[in-house]
Amino acid sequence: MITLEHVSKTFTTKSGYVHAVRDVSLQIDEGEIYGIIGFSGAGKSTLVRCINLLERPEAGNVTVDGRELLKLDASQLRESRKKIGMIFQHFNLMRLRTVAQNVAFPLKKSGLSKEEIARKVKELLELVDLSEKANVYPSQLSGGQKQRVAIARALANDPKVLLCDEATSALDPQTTHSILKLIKDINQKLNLTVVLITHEMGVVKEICDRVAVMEDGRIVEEGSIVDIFTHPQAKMTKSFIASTSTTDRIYDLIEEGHTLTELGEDEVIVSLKYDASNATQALISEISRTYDVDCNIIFGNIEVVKDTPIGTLIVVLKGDPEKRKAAFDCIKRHGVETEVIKR
Ligand SMILES: Nc1ncnc2c1ncn2[C@@H]1O[C@H](COP(=O)(O)OP(=O)(O)OP(=O)(O)O)[C@@H](O)[C@H]1O
Repeated sequence: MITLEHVSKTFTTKSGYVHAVRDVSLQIDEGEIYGIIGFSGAGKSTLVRCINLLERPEAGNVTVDGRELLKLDASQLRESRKKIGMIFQHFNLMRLRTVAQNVAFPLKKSGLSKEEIARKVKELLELVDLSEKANVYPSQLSGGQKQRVAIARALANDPKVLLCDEATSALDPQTTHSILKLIKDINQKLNLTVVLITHEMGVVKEICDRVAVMEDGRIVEEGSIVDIFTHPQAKMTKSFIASTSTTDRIYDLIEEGHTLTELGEDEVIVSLKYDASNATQALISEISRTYDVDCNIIFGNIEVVKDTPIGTLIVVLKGDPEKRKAAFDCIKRHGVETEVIKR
């Protein structure tokens, strides 16, 4: 649905050139929810704005729904843009217009009659669960309700793509969850392709099918959300994942010499990473029984990523070295990733 080929965008500022996006190529399939994550300044907003040419890249190709946008004239581009809705962190609603008028705004030149527009607005407000607020003004709404209005407005022209630029960054966690759920619902109901940029791994984890990690204008890693969580490669990705997990705290405790991490002669601290296919519960009792190795869990974290539980356990294994090795081999045979953290 969306193909970016070698897209670059540079800004000229008083202090010189800023290479906001550097040679980015991406393929986003129809109906998927694609996340782009990175710290502030990584180039996410610029990249997503290149998808609807709010920013015009100086190099590369942008193809959306089979049309090469950089080759279109102004009126063709206006038509193509109608099929690309966008929502923003600060909602960008018109404060002097009611909710219904905000949602109706993109339909002004659609050729629809007044009655058809009113029917469409009604349907859209039902979709975002805000029917009872049709005649109020944005200032009378909560942040989450404002974003619902913005979503309804973005959907007015029946777009095929919805671009979400930090759409939940101004919202509290509970409201974030309800907006993400709404985005997921409309993605499924309307087979909408969603591109979502964020600096929060929690957001990506909750709804994205695939994710690209961006740093300094480049994509440093890309893949399915479960792969990225289970086998992150880039340093940046690892640090994003660490931000949503508590198990990395073990390294601080080891450094601080916490009593929890003090080891006897026949003990080691090991991390065990697993997903639903190799859940560890039975495994831990099996290695204790079969290999006579004690397994003491000192930390645990289970993430649910796209409905797949992914867990990390930090355990102290106690037993003589030969038996520990046999237990280790057994754990690995079950597909659980192991790493000795302290010996
Ligand atoms: N219109 C502009 N003029 C000059 N520089 C710009 C412009 N827009 C973005 N930049 C610069 O491009 C780089 C990437 O910015 P961008 O907003 O795309 O990053 P981001 O990852 O979305 O960060 P944030 O979440 O803080 O917006 C930054 O160094 C930014 O200062």
